[in-house]
Amino acid sequence: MITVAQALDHLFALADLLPVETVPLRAASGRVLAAPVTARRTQPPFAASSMDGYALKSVEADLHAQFKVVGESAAGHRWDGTLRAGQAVRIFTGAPIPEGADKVVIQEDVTRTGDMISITDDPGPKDNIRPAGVDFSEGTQLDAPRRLSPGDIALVAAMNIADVPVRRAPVVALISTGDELVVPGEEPGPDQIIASNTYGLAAMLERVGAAPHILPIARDTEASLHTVFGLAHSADLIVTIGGASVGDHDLVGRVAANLGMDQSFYKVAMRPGKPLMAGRLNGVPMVGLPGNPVSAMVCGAVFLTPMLNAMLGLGQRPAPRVTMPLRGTLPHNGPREHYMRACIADGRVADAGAQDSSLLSVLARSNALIVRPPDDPARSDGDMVDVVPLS
Ligand SMILES: Nc1nc2c(c(=O)[nH]1)N[C@H]1C(S)=C(S)[C@@H](COP(=O)(O)OP(=O)(O)OC[C@H]3O[C@@H](n4cnc5c(N)ncnc54)[C@H](O)[C@@H]3O)O[C@H]1N2
Ligand code: MOO
Repeated sequence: MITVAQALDHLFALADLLPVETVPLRAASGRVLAAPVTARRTQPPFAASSMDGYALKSVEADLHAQFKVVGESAAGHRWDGTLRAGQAVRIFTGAPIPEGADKVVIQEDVTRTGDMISITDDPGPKDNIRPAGVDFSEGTQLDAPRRLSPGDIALVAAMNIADVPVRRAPVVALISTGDELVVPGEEPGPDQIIASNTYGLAAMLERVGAAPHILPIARDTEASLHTVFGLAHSADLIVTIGGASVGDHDLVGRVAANLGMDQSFYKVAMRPGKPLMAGRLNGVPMVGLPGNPVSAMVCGAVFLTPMLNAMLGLGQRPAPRVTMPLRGTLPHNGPREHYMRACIADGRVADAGAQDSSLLSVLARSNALIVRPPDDPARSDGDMVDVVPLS
């Protein structure tokens, strides 16, 4: 059996870089910027007041000094004149600073009578002015690749960029397999359960900017699997769930082989997730996940997410890990790398309880996976362990 790291390398080799498309900014949140974008303007484009108050000359801004108010500068409506000695301009936040002024005294420090103001509180040394270009200048670049955050979207909007180049969202065909499965909301027969994996995986993959399509459930016949594979041919990635093990009804490997799959590997020394397979099916990368619900979700976090990030141009990196102290103890680990469902709280991580790979209730209350190397010795309270945070 290959290691998790070897399996990831095989998956990265299958991860074709997606083409670039241009989308309106409103559709760009969470998408991966494919090329740097360049600011089309300077922000702010003029020296602007950061407060409501009075613009005047700083050399005159003494306590009890008096000024004549000669005009008003509001956001969107500048005062066009040039300020002279003894003059002030009423000014509001965001408004252009008039020629001749180099300080804004906030209105709380001023008393006004008619057209006259006097400084009645120490205005302090701050000029309350945002210089032109203090945020960014025309020509400033936002680097790529990056997944566009809400803050990035606001910045790109301020740069007056209406459309951005992003990697096309990878279409992922999600195929559940098994006679025992029905979709949520359907009435299951006495021997049936609900197909949960496709739903959990779709939610996970959407978070990295993929476009998951849940295909009809394939039944445990070669004909049914053929039919559903046929629906997936235009996907960027085909993901099957279940039917990967050695049982008489585990047909995914056989049907994929009949359809000409070029297999990269089958079985990984990990727990859960051992019967993982991958390859290329008529040119399309395909990953066959184990059916146990937690196995499928752990493989989603450990393999599919890094693979999709690679397809989106974000580089070939495993799921990010941190090291932190263990709360409680852990027994000696077996020969497979173990991804234990776990909870991070108060800077420490504890296993989340029973580790059977069918237990979605345990997964749902976990926010991390403790990663145990093969044959890791028993661990004590306070030992440092590797952790993959789950978002
Ligand atoms: N003799 C052996 N038996 C098994 C081995 C083994 O090495 N030797 N490996 C075990 C491990 S580990 C796993 S993981 C499972 C993987 O089996 P399959 O990938 O063939 O999955 P299924 O048998 O189809 O299903 C397993 C389990 O998961 C449920 N399931 C399947 N699909 C879904 C879905 N979309 N949503 C929710 N639940 C699903 C299914 O009903 C089964 O209960 O094999 C072990 N056996
Ligand atoms: O690998 Mo199975 O995924 O241990 O439950």
